[in-house]
Amino acid sequence: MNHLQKNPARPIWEDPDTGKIYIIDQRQLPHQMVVSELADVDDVIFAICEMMVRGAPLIGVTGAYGVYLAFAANTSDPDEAAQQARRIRRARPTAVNLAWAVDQTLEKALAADKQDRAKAARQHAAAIAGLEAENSRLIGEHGLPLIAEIAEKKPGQPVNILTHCNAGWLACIAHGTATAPIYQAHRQGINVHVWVDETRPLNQGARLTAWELGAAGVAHTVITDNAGGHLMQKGLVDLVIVGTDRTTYTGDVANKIGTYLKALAARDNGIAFYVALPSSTFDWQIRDGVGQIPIETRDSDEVRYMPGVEKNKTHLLLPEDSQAANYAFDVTPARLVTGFITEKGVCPAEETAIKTLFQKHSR
Ligand SMILES: CSC[C@@H](O)[C@@H](O)C(=O)COP(=O)(O)O
Repeated sequence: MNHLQKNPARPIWEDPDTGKIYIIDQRQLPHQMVVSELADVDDVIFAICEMMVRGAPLIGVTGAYGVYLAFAANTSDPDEAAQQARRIRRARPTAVNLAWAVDQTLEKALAADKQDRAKAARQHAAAIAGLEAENSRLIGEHGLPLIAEIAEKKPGQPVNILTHCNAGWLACIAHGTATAPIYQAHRQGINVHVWVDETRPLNQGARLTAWELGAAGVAHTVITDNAGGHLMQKGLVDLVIVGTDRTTYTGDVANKIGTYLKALAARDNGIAFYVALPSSTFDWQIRDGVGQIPIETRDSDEVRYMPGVEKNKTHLLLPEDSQAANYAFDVTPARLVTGFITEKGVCPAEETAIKTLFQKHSR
């Protein structure tokens, strides 16, 4: 059975026989491969909130399947399904992919005949998953020359790429965004080495990116979140590539907390700082990223406690009565971004260039 497979190729999938939806529970990686079924909308919301699934494209696809599950449970009541879709949309605030995917899946379903709405939603969720996989593949193709160019200039030496959080296939559907050019370069025989920021407090870099890169045979080293600036000063970083959860049409980039500091350090050291993203991560409504992108704040216990290897075991890091704050994302202003690697090609972080690439009209 599909859901019992030991190493799923995707972080979310449908069982073709039963139509059931399964995910990898990413909270358990790298220590255990646990697969969970999403049986209803509450499961979907829980999985997104608790970060069983995470990463902007993946939470979009998960939200779209949530709309399918809403219709499957309420075929006769489209208003109830629409209400459930609104709940899913609110599960996490920063990644724009969630609202993007939920809204269009709802629209597709409501355009179908009453009895076909669940089927239409399910088909559209699958279509979004396919689209995101293909977009990631294209991001890999368009990003590859950036790495190849550096490799040509340092024959016999590795191209050192720093990344933050997990913008790999676990966060998307396949290939990843930031990792797609890295996987492409590795497959082409280019000597790449990745500095993996551990990404406190949930350690998506240490747990997930390191696991992914290791499985693909890509050389990598996990570093503490604050090591990047030092490595850049020592000439040990050639290129930074990160993902994003929401990027404004003016080029401001929301990504995992700490990304902004990496961009500042890269600028100070004359190192290219690229952001890889599919078009679903652009927000075409927001001009000012710092002022307008909603930044998720999560439970402070994620900062206070360090998860252990054993399930449900955590270790208190702080004095018992110290307060903690858990800002999950920050915004890197466009001026610090060298360029975007997208499915349509590479472009500067600038409104006209972005709109030209995506053929959006000026507002
Ligand atoms: C291709 S994923 C890009 C981003 O979603 C990723 O870099 C990130 O910040 C994920 O944050 P997370 O809180 O783990 O969902």
